[in-house]
Amino acid sequence: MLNEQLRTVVQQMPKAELHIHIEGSLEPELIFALAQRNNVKLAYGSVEELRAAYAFTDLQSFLDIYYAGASVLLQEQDFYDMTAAYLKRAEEDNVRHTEIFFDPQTHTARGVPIKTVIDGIHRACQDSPVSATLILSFLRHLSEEDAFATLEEALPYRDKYMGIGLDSSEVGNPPEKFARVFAKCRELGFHLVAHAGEEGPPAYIETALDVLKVERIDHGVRCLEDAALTQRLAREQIALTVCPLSNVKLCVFDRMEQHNLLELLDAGIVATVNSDDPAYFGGYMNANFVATFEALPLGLSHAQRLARNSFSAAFLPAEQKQKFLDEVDAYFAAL
Ligand SMILES: Nc1ncnc2[nH]cnc12
Ligand SMILES: [Zn+2]
Repeated sequence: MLNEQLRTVVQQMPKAELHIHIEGSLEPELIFALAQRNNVKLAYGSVEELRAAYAFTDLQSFLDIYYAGASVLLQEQDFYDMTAAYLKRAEEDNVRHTEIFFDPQTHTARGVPIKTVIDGIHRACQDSPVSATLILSFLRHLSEEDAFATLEEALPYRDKYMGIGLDSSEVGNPPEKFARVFAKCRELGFHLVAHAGEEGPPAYIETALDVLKVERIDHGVRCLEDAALTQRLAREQIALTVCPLSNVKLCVFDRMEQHNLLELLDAGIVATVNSDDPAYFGGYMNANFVATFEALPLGLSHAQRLARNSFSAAFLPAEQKQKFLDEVDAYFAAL
């Protein structure tokens, strides 16, 4: 049992979220409301029926439902409403800063202009008291050519996102498939991240680092299968944006008690806790912290370390980062 003090601490401590897909924050109620507003026909008759379908066996079984859910997003206001709802939940969980993924290809493939997507999400970020920035993520099941075309369409709005990511079906779509487009994004000065080692092998983490030259790894939990890679991640202080509830929902680990977050921390890795797709996986940031601290022998010092890691690994100017780190330390010093 998680003691009450520790539960309160992980809920109240200031934190950053570094791995959230905004389309994965679309709650079933909002999916149905937007479907009605936009006259989109859904394959499910009710909110309950849709929620009942959230029983995933692996990443692909989730992605199929996740892309179907995103089909209700058509107008700029839809993207605004989705993002505003997420930011409100993040604020309630004492998230001070968030770096939000969006998947433009999911929308442009349906004829939604990229400007509509970016403007709606970005406007909600500007209206929130939470510090929020955006990471444009390429879908790795599509071609590199498609990623290049998406980059070109998105470049007129480059002041509205600061990073580039890589997500969707991992196995069979290794990072090196996107070597040239990531090189271009690097030249353009974007921060770079990639999902790797979620379902895919440790070798994908290595090529994300060595070929794509990413600064953080999203998930990365399979790194522990390779001792040399684990040591490298610790030595080079490459952060992993770990998503505990996601990993259990997508059967990366059978039960939270088997999650390797503590082993990652013990290996000296800059691990962080994040929600990934909170509407699909059973909770936002605090639900992830509570579930993890309930299942694993983690204490106050781990809570402080995870809060600090979340800001250390953020793509923030040094001064702003230090201000957040000081806020974390002040919170723990006052306990
Ligand atoms: N957990 C995940 N892995 C890969 N792609 C995703 N897109 C949304 N969530 C994802
Ligand atoms: Zn993800």
